[in-house]
Amino acid sequence: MDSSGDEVAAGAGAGAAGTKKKPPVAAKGKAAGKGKAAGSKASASAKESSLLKQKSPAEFFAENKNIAGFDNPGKSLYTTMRELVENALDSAESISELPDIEITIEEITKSKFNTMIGLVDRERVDEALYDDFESEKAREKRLAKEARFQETQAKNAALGKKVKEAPAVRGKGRGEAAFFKVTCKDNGRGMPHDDIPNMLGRVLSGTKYGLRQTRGKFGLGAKMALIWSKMSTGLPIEIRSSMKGQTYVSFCRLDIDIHKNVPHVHLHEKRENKTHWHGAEIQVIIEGNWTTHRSKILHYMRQMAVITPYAQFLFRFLSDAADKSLTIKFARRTDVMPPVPLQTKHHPSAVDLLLIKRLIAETTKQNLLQFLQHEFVNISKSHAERLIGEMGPDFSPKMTVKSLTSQQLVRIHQLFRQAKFDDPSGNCLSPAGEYNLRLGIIKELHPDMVATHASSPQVFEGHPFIVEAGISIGGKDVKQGINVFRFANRIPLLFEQGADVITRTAAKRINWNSYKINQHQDKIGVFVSIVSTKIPFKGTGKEYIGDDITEISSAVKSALKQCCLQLKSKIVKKLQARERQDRKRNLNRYIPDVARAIMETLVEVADESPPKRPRYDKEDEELLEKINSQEVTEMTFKDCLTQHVEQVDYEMALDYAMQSGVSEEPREAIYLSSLEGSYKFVDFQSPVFVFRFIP
Ligand SMILES: Nc1ncnc2c1ncn2[C@@H]1O[C@H](COP(=O)(O)OP(=O)(O)OP(=O)(O)O)[C@@H](O)[C@H]1O
Repeated sequence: MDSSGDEVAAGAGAGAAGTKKKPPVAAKGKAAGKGKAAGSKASASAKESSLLKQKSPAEFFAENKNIAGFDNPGKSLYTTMRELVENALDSAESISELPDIEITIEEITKSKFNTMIGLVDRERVDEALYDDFESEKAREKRLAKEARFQETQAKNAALGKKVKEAPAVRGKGRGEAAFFKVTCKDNGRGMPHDDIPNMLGRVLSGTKYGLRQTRGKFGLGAKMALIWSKMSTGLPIEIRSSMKGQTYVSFCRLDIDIHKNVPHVHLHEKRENKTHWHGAEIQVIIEGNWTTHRSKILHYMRQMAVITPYAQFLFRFLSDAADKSLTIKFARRTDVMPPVPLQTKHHPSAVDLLLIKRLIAETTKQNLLQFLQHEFVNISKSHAERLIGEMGPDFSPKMTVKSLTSQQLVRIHQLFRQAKFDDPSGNCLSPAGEYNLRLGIIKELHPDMVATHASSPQVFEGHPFIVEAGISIGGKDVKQGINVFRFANRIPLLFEQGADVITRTAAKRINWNSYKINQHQDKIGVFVSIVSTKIPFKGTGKEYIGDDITEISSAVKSALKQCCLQLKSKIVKKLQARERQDRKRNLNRYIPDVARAIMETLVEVADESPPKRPRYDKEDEELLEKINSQEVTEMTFKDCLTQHVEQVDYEMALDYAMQSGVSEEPREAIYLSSLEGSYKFVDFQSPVFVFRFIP
């Protein structure tokens, strides 16, 4: 394509020069020759820039891999791992199997990698050719600098001053590439033998395009891992897969023809399935950077375990350097999975003209009435009849839906936009559940207090969504201030935190002070999980949800406020209890001094003979006698005062309980969630706990 482009451009350039006026003879020569060459170059480049070219989706994403989360080798390692894990979870959940997932990242040294691709290692011959080459002069300069640094450090040490750490010697150059074999094995649905090449070797192909809550959506993730492997190592991807009850395991080794966006299959065969295994195992060898993205990868795994406590993960990092290797098992903490999300239909308010045309082309329904009634949610038969009546005399319930003209489609579309429809119910969604969220928060942060809240289903652009939130206070390893944990369709989101609707809402739209929470000093954990048939991610990398959808931001705010309200009443009670304790402690502290002072005064009065003042009454007389006879001592006063402080504390506590309403404290509202649907458990919910009863 490029060479033919050049030819066209060159021809056109020559032609253009030919039409120009001849330059004067004197001006002929070098300058004229140069001008002519520059002119034809400019014209060739103008022609080339207006040349029509096409790109395949695979080429587009290869050139713009950052929009899919493949910004650099480290991030690509992270994204590859997460795309495979999310596919594995989607797959196991789709057949209601408790997910059991093994992820292995194996570091491959350069020489191992070279052996793998049959490339013989070669020593450097011409050192100066390399980017990290250091000339003799530069080396001397560096060594002198290092010596000076050490001298200063020695002096500082002798003077007892703080000794700085030696600055890391950063080699010049881009450094060696590091390679990793990433393998993810699951116990999910597996893939049909014949579909494997297209599922994993054709960009924008997948089984998750429908209206259903899934982690995957774009039909891109696994293919991006393959494109990155093709770009960085040139190695193909390997897939093993078997579906339930299948007697064989499909094995497929393939790469992708980037220009045509088609799979290029190296080997595709059926192998024996001795263990009756079902699931998929995908292996890809890519360039990566473990050092820079280790903590993000481990964070991701930890948070995935939090939001998916019914899954078991075995994560392994293998390296030739034994101290770098690690194995972490995230054990399953509950056997109860949220219900499988259901496929739903489009909401009439959320369809565009193109979609209406597509639905008509795909529908099996014959007439307009059936089409409206069956291809959309929230249109009953009578509602459909009323809508058809409203469309005008050109429309009738019995008219063949496939015969609708373009104008008639526009009419339907206009009516859909203006008419009132009930909101979608959200029954098709599968939120993590307050129980799971609470379990996760407690496991992750070990907080002093926690509150959770689940919103009722809400809607944006015709898509139902549910927000679940949890706020914790205190805990170990939690830093002061707001610590945000974000989840969308049960995927942890770790990048682009600042622009995300959850972070922004927590930081800017909650008046923490009014709930007795100190935004800067308290250790606050903010957990928000959003599920929907469509998560409006910014970018195909699924890294954050923008702050521009009012319905979502106000639902997040309201869920967080509900949690704050629960926490406030707990915090107030805690503060009052602490105040009471402080008061009691203070009073008790003065008891010895007060007892001594009373005793001394009374001893003095008792010693007086004859008394200066007449004694008040018999009681006083008796007391003084008891003082004299040591029947009443300093100890007696101490005991009496201590008893009194106890009594007052008890009465005040009772008083407080009466004032704040006894009903508020020990009684908490508990209610049962609906028994409808396929739930195999019952959640008892209260503002302070969720108790799951599994019959
Ligand atoms: N582990 C797996 N088990 C079963 N099927 C899988 C597995 N991994 C991928 N697939 C199939 O391959 C398809 C393509 O996967 P890919 O990761 O490219 O896209 P996706 O998951 O559909 O969407 P997204 O790009 O948003 O992640 C999936 O839709 C699924 O049908």
